[in-house]
Amino acid sequence: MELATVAKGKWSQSGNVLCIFTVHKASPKKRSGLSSPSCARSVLTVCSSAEMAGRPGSLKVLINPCSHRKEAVHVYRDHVAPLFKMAAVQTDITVTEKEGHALSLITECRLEQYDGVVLVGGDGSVAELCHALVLRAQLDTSSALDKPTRATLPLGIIPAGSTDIVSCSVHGVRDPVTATLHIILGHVQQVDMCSFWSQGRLVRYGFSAMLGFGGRTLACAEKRRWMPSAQRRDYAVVKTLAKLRPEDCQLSFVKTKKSSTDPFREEEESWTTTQGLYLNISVMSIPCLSPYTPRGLAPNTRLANGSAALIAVGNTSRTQFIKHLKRYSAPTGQLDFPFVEAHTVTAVRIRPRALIGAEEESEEDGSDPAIQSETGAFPWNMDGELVRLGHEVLIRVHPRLLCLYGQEVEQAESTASCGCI
Ligand SMILES: Nc1ncnc2c1ncn2[C@@H]1O[C@H](COP(=O)(O)OP(=O)(O)OP(=O)(O)O)[C@@H](O)[C@H]1O
Repeated sequence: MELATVAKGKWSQSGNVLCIFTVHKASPKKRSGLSSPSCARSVLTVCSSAEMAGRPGSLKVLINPCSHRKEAVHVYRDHVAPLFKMAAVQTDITVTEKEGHALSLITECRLEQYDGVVLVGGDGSVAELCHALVLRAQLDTSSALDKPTRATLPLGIIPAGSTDIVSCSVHGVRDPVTATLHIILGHVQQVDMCSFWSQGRLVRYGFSAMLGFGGRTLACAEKRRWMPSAQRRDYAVVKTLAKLRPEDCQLSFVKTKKSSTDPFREEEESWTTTQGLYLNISVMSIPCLSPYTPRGLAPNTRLANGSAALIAVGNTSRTQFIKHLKRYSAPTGQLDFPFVEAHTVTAVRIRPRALIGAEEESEEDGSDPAIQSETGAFPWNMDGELVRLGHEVLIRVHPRLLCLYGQEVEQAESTASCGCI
């Protein structure tokens, strides 16, 4: 279906543009094809004739040249820059030089000259930038780290990674033109975020954390950075499945109160604690859609419902666990297994049992168990980044902490399948 034709068809007398729906439907199976500036020109021509509030005039653009297949610069130049030019959006571009560059830039630059920030990169870069935007708001307002202030500028994500979970969660597709049109049209979606804590210290702000299978798979993949990403992911999944073992954990959580979506208030918190063997525990403040998991890794949460999904997969056979993993590509029933526990929560505390003795000892003699023993650190997958932590982890949900260009979507376009299981 031609994008131009549909866009005209959806233009209403009242001036409401419904072309984001249009773009989603007409998106190509691959990044090329319809993802060309010429296809989007008529959408922009129609839209630019209308006065629309919230359209950005000036953007700070960050490009990670090393993301995935090192295509980010080309993606920007070929698919994004021409559209910004057509829409008369001013851009100030930085190509990042190393890990941490985006974080230092955002915490130091004069943000008030921009209407939004745009990132071209994968989930690792997205995580760094989201953390940076919240941290910057924190610094500007001198607010406490556990009561973070909302980021002042919205973030637009042009997908150029291998999975692009955050981008998919607000666009439904991994398509640079769709992402760019959302930015140009000023479609802004609030999203909940989490803060991750260890030993009273902030680890980072982000959207998701996994311990167990998710953490170990990532640790295994990170050792093989030289492999192409799809092959690396498949290898790591198979290898971790072969060595599948549960973690003995103390899991505590605060269930969401139905009536309130306000940030947590300590006096109202009521913690539930369980103890058991878990193959995987994930906490996700957004649904985490991707082409591999069209309904998301957390189909039981929304982008801005003020809570996170806690999904704890108890000990079971390898066959049952694989069945559960495969169900993520199905339209329904992802969590319908007797060994899967799902809750809607505002806070979670996870304490692997192996740490309990060591932590109690260190409390007594003042030493650090993570330094004492390398094996005391557990691999966590935090927004696709490997973080090793040797202590209990506390996760708190912060409602609508950040705005992303895009909108809530029910499901992602499924263009890929994991052939390894
Ligand atoms: N010039 C650079 N060289 C090396 N690393 C960089 C550079 N610029 C940014 N980074 C870092 O690269 C890391 C990974 O980036 P990104 O997620 O975009 O790519 P990826 O890991 O290949 O993609 P995916 O996470 O989808 O697999 C980020 O943590 C970011 O800080």
